[in-house]
Amino acid sequence: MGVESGIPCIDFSNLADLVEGSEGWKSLCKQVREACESFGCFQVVYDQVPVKLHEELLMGSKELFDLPNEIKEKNVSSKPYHGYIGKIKEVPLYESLGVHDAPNLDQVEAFVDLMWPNGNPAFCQALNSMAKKIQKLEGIVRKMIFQNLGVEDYYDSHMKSSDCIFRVMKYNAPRSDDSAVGLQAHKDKNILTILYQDIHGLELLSPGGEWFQVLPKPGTFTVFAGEALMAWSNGRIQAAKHRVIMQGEKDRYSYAFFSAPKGGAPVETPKELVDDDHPLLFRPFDYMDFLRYYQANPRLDNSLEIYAGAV
Ligand SMILES: O=C(O)CCC(=O)C(=O)O
Ligand SMILES: [Fe+2]
Repeated sequence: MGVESGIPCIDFSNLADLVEGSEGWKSLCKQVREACESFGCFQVVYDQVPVKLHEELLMGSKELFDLPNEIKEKNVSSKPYHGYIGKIKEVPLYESLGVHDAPNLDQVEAFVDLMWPNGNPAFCQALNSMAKKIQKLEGIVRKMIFQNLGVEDYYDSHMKSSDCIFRVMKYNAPRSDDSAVGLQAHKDKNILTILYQDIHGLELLSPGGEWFQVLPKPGTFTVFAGEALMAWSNGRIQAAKHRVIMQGEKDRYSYAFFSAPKGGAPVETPKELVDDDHPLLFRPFDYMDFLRYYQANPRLDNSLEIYAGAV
């Protein structure tokens, strides 16, 4: 079992008052980059999301997962890991539903209409509003990383060639004969993941090889760097391995915003990040193809290295 964490916690509370490029801004950029380089993960205190919105989304998520399976299974997608996921043999406690491009109200309405033919405006509003707010946070974190890596010129085009998916997740409390594993250890494949958990369960593998608990704190998100960002940054940013271990008798809910490269836009390391001291680690690759490869080989620990390793 993991122990109380030493994961960096970065305070964005006074971000709204900070001018980009000011000393305060630069100090946050440095903290973000250092956390991404050493842990591939950090917690961020972010007060731009009202507590009430978290509560509304969690309440709506409970209603959502209480819907009959045949309704939830209508959430299908041709893209890997985008639709309903549940009843998986290895992780029977886990269930999740994905909404592509959730900052776009039309997308959320289409999802809500599918789940609740008689409508659920409160959930629709909460999900869309949360997705927009986290999208903004994601953009800030990504900008800080790019600025600190000295490749800010790539920021606008990188954002434009990105996509996103919002996932709501439920983990049933294990019965006495169930395994406590909610989600197996994995690295996210995407660019950045910004996650909120209602109760504990999330654990992170530290650089020293120890599992740490990532404890939920009100108003605090957990940010993970994914393998697409790791590859793009030529290995400067780490993708953190994490898992969910259930404890106690409560069901657990979480939700996360995943930014990812658009299909067709290759993940390609900028030349500025390649030199004699940093030889190219990954050849350019298509993210959707990589995701399909991972889906076909989910237990491969080093799927990115095998799929796109440059040597
Ligand atoms: O539910 C959580 O806390 C973690 C979810 C996660 O790691 C994922 O969906 O990739
Ligand atoms: Fe994950």
